[in-house]
Amino acid sequence: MQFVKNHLTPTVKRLNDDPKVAKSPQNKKTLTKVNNSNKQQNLESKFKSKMNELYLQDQDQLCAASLDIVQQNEDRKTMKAMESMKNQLTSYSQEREIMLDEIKKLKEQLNAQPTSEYAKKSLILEKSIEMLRKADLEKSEQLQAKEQNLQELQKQMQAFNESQGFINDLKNQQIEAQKNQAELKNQIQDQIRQINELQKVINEKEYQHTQFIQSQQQQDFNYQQQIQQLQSQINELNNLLSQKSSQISEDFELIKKLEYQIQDLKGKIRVCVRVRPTQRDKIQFQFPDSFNYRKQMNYQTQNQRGVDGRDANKEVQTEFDRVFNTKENQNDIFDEFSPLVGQIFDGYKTLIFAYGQSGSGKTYTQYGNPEAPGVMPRALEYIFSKVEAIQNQVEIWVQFFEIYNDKVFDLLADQTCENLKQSAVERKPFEAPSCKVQIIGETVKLQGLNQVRIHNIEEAMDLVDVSQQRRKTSATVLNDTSSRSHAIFQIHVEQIIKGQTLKGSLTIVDLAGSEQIQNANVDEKRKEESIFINKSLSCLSNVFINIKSGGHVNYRDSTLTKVLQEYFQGNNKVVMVVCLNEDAGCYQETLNSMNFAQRVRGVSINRK
Ligand SMILES: Nc1ncnc2c1ncn2[C@@H]1O[C@H](COP(=O)(O)OP(=O)(O)OP(=O)(O)O)[C@@H](O)[C@H]1O
Repeated sequence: MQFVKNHLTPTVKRLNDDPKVAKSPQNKKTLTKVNNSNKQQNLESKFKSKMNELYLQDQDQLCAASLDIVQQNEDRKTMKAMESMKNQLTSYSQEREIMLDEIKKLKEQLNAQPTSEYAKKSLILEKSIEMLRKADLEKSEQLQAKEQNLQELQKQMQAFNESQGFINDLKNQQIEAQKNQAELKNQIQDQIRQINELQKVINEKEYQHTQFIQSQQQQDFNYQQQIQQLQSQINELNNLLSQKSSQISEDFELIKKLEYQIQDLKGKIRVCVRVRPTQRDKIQFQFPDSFNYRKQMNYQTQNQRGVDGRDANKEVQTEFDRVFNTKENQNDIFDEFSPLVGQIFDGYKTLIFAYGQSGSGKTYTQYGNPEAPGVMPRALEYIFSKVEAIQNQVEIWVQFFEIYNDKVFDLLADQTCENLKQSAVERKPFEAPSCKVQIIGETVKLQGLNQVRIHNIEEAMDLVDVSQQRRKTSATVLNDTSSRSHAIFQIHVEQIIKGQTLKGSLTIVDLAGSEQIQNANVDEKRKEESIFINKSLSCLSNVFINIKSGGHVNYRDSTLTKVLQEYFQGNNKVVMVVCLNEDAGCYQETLNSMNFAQRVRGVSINRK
């Protein structure tokens, strides 16, 4: 452009300024050419200035647009800037096209007037145009480059927009997180408030607890003082108690001595009578309420001969060691005998017989039933209560056997305390094995007789069941009714005292029925049974009578007296309970029993 300016401008100026040149035809032609040349120069300068203007505008606007894009980062504005730039470029190209056309026309005009100078100038002009074109090409390349930059910028804008979306998401998340944080803050504040309230409650409780502990400590202190006072009182009482207990043990010893004296005074052989009640016609027994209360029993003979064979319808007075009337129960019976049971712990032996006709209450008295337990279960209970109370090592053993036709049969054969319960439910007939009676010097031994150790009252009661059951089942094997045999239950108490064994025992005998067999038609078996029963009961009464009278006592004539002889010796005690039936139908047998009772007691009957 500068080149065009430098070469064209002086020529045109010179031609216009010279008036001579302008007036001649040659000159006119020349002047026309000069005017054309000036026009061309004007156009060129116009073109040049326009190009510069556009170029500068273009540069400034591009920069401004870029800055605007970079600074504002707003898509819309960028797009607008780009739009206007494009528009400008388009208009610039259009203008350029127009200018090129004009230049082309000028060139054609110039070519139509060939002069050497003009040709030269035209050549120069062409070169200028060529340069212009080159510049134009460069310009368009620059524009292309800028366009590429612009596209690059657009891409960046797009990326930026995308990242803006991501940032917006992040911002939303941040807002959400801020919300959550605010909620959390609220929750935490709530919790802190609750914790504060709780802390208040805890403080209150702690205060109460402290108060409570203080009051407790005060109470404890008071209690301690009371305890100390009580302790000293207890000590005093203990001293008093030990004094009293030594006094009591002395008293106890005294009582025991007196008890023994009473028992001795009652006699080592006692005969008691028990009358069982009946709902039918009764023998008129009277039990006088007198000095001899519980010892006397009177009755009226009933148009029959009295027991001494004298007049009938007389009032007969009898006296025994104890009379149990029809109203006295099982408890009254055991109360009478319990001191004798207690003596077995001092090494004594006690023997309690029940004598009487069949149905007079022998078994009821000795064994009883679950509702009204008799002497045997009560004695076991009593013995075990004593075992618990004493410190000594104690063993309790039991034996149970029957004497039938003078032979001994073991009712506890094969029995142990372990199989007691099972035996109690057995219902099959039990065949008791016989045992041989062996006499070595003064001692009598029953060979093979089993002895069962029992440890507590439960086992003792199981044993009562077994013995009752076995006696019943055995009766069906040995004899028709149990009253045909003597049933003997023995309880042995063995104590270890200071290394010494102290043995005591209680024997409970349910004798065979004492009734006489009147009927001559009874079978041989019954007759034989009767002979053995009569013989053994007669031997027993002789033993009683001879002991009372101080005569010679023969135990060897019957197995019954043989096996029980040790009970009649020394300080041992023997009790005969004669059971009577007040039923008028049993009158004769009752008289016979009373006769037996009187004989063994050694007191004659008084008659009025
Ligand atoms: N004192 C009494 N009070 C109430 N009932 C009694 C009394 N004595 C006996 N009995 C009842 O009389 C019935 C016969 O008694 P028990 O079996 O004891 O007679 P027993 O003399 O043993 O006869 P047996 O010699 O035939 O065995 C039984 O039902 C028993 O319950």
